[in-house]
Amino acid sequence: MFVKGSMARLRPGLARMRLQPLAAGRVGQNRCFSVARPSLFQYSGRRFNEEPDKNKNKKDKKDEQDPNRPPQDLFKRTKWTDWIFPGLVITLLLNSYSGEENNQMTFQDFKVNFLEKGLVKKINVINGTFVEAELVTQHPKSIAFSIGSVEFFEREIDQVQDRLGIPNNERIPVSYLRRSSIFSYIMPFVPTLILIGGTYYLARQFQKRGPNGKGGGPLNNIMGFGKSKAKLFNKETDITVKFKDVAGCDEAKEEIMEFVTFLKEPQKYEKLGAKIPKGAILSGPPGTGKTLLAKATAGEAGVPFLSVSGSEFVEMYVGVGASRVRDLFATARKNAPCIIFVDEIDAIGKSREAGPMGSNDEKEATLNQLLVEMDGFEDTDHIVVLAGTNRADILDKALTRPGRFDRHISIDRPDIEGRKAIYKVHLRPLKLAEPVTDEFAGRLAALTPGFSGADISNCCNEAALIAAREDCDVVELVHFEKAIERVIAGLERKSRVLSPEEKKTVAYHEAGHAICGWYLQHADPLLKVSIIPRGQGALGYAQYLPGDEYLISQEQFEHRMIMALGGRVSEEINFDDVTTGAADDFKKVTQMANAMILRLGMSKKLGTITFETSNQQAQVHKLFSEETFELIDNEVKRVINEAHGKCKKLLTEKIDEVEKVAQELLTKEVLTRDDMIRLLGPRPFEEKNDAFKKYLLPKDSSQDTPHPDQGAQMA
Ligand SMILES: Nc1ncnc2c1ncn2[C@@H]1O[C@H](COP(=O)(O)OP(=O)(O)OP(=O)(O)O)[C@@H](O)[C@H]1O
Ligand SMILES: [Zn+2]
Repeated sequence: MFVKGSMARLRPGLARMRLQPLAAGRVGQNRCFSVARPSLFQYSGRRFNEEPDKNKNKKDKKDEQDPNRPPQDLFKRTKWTDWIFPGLVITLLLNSYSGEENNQMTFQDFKVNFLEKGLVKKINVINGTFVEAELVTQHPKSIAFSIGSVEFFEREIDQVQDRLGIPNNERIPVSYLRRSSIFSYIMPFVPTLILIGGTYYLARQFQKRGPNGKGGGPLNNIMGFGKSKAKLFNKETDITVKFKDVAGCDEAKEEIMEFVTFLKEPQKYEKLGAKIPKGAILSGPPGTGKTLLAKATAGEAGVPFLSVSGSEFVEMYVGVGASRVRDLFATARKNAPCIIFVDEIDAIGKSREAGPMGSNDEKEATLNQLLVEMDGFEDTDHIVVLAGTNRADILDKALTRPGRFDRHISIDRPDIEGRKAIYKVHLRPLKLAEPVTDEFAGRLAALTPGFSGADISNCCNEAALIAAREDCDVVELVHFEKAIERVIAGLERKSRVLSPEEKKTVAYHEAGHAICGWYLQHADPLLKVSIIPRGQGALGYAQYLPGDEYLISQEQFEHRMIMALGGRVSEEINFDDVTTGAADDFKKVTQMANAMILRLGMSKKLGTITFETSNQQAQVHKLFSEETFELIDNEVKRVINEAHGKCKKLLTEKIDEVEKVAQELLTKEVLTRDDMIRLLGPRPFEEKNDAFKKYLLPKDSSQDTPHPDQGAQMA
C-alpha cells in the first residue's frame, strides 16, 4: 500500500490527491472499511493518534549519506548555529502549510457511520471549528472532522438523538475546548526572532567571507561602530617623513620643533616644572602640507603617529562620535609617547553657537568628548594632539583655550622661495635631463604663483607622465611647462571644433584682453594668449603672471577690472552683436567692485566702513538702511561703468593693435610673449614681478606658461 509512509506527511497535497479516489471508492463501496481507516488521512494534518514513521527516518538518513545528491551540498554546514535561522524559517513555512485542515471526513459521514449507529461516546468541539469524537470502538478510537458552524452542528446532533429517542440524560456529552497550537504562542515573536536570527546569520556569513578571505567582512564592522577609525603609523616602519621632506614653511617647523624635543626628552621640561602644550592647530589652505608636517613631527621624534579625519567621527547615530574619540585616546595611551593628528578638525570643532539650522547635538557631544579627553590626559602621558584645518576662524573657542590646542601654527601658500624648495623636494625622485639647479627650480616656481605644495607635487608627477607618454627617456622643462598649463587651465580640447564665426569672436575677445594687459601699467606680465579650447568651458584664455603680492592698490584693482572687461569691449567695438563669452569676466569684475565698495573702503561716498556681513546675519537682520543699499548699488555700478568706459577708450585707441593680434591669433591660435613683442613692440612699462624678471625674463624666449589665479582663463 502506497498510502502509508512519509510522503503522506511530507507532502500533504500530493497525499491527498492520491488518497482521495481510494477513500472515495472505499467509502462508496464499503463504508465500514472506509471508516475503519480515517486516521490514515489524518496523518497528513492531525496530531493525535499519530504513529512515529520509521520509514521516513530511515529514508532521510539514507539521503544524508548519499554523496551524489546535489542539494546535499547545501547541508554541508559545519555548525548547528548556522542552521538556526534557515531552520526557523523553514519550520514556520512548513507549519503554515501543513496547518491547513486536511481532514477528509464530513459531518455527513460522521452522522451516518457513527452517530446514528450509536458509536460515539463523547464529543469535543475544538475552537468552534473542529470536532473530535471519542468512539466506543477500539479501531478507530476516535475520529475528527471540521464543522462550519457550532449552532448547526448542535442542532443536527440534537435532531439525530431526538430521532433515535435518546433521553436527555443519556445524550452524548459535548464539551467545548479551546486548544491553541504552540505556534500561536510563538507567532507574536516571530518577526523579532527572524530579525535577530537574520542579522546574526548574515553577520556570520560576512564574517566567514570577509575581504582577503580572513573574515571580518563589512557587516562585521557594524559591531565595531564605536571604534575609532584612526590609522596607526608605526615609528619603525611607516613614518619615513622627516623635516627635510617638508620644504618651505620654516617658521612652522620651528614652532613644531618644540613638540619634537618634548617627545624625545620629556625630562628636560619636566624637571623644570614646565607644562608642555598638549596640542597645536595647523591651519592653512588645502594642500599646504599640514598632514605632512604633522607626520614629519612624528618622524623626527621617532614616535607612532595616529591619523584620523574629523569627519570620520561624524556618524548619524548618536553617541558614536564620542565613543570613537574615547577609543582614539585609549589607543593613543597604549602607544604613548605618540602623536594624534586630527585632520579637518572643523568637522567636529565648529563653533557650538547654534547656526541657522539649530545646533547639532551629536557633533556637540563629539566635541565635548574631545575636550574632556584633552583635559583628561596629563603631560606625563606624553601624547601630543595636532589638528589640521582650513578654517581656523570657525573653530570653537573652547578648543583653542590654553591647556588644549593652545598653539596655533599657520601655514600659508608658499612664496617663490618656498615653491622653489618644494620643487627641489619633488624633483628629487624624477629622472631629469640635467641635475636640478637653483635656476631650474626657480623657473618652475616663478611659473606657478599661488601653487600649494600639493599642486607642485601633482605638477611634477604630471610632467613625468607627459614625458612617458611622449616616450622620452628623461623629463625636460617643456614637459613641466605642459604639465603646469594643464594643471591650471585644464586639458587641451582640440576635438572641440568652433565654427569660423565663433573662432573669430574668440580671437577678438582674447585680443581685447591681451591689448589691455599690454598697455595698462599695473597689469601683470603677459605670458600667452590662446584660442585653443581648454578644460571646461574655456574657449580661449590670456595668461598673466602675478607676483607674490600682499597688498593691492586701488589703481591695480581698476586696471584688473579694465583688463577683465577687455574681451567684451573688443566684441562691442568689432562686431554688431555681443556673445555670452564674457560671463566669467563679469563675475570677476563684479566681485572686485563689490570688494572695493563693501570691504576695502575704496569708495569716497560710502567711506571707510565695512558693509560685509555673514550671510546668515544678513538674512535675519537688515543691517543698513534702504538709502545705504541704494548707494552701494550705485557705487558698484559706477565703478564698473568707469572701468568699462576706460576700457572702451583704450581699445578704440588701440583698434589696429587689436586687429593685428586677433588676425595673428586666427592663424597661429597661440601667441607667446615674443609674438606680442614682435607685433606691438616691447611693453611700455617695466615688469614689476621680481620672480618673472629673475627667472624668466633674461631668457625671454618661448617660455610661456600660465598662472593659476587672476587673469587666467579669460573666457
Ligand atoms: N611643504 C611641502 N613640502 C613638500 N611637499 C609638500 C609640502 N606641502 C605639501 N606637499 C605635498 O602635498 C601633499 C599633500 O599635502 P598634505 O596632505 O600635507 O596637505 P594638507 O595641508 O594636509 O591638505 P588638506 O588641508 O587638504 O588636508 C603632500 O603629500 C606632499 O607631497
Ligand atoms: Zn574674457
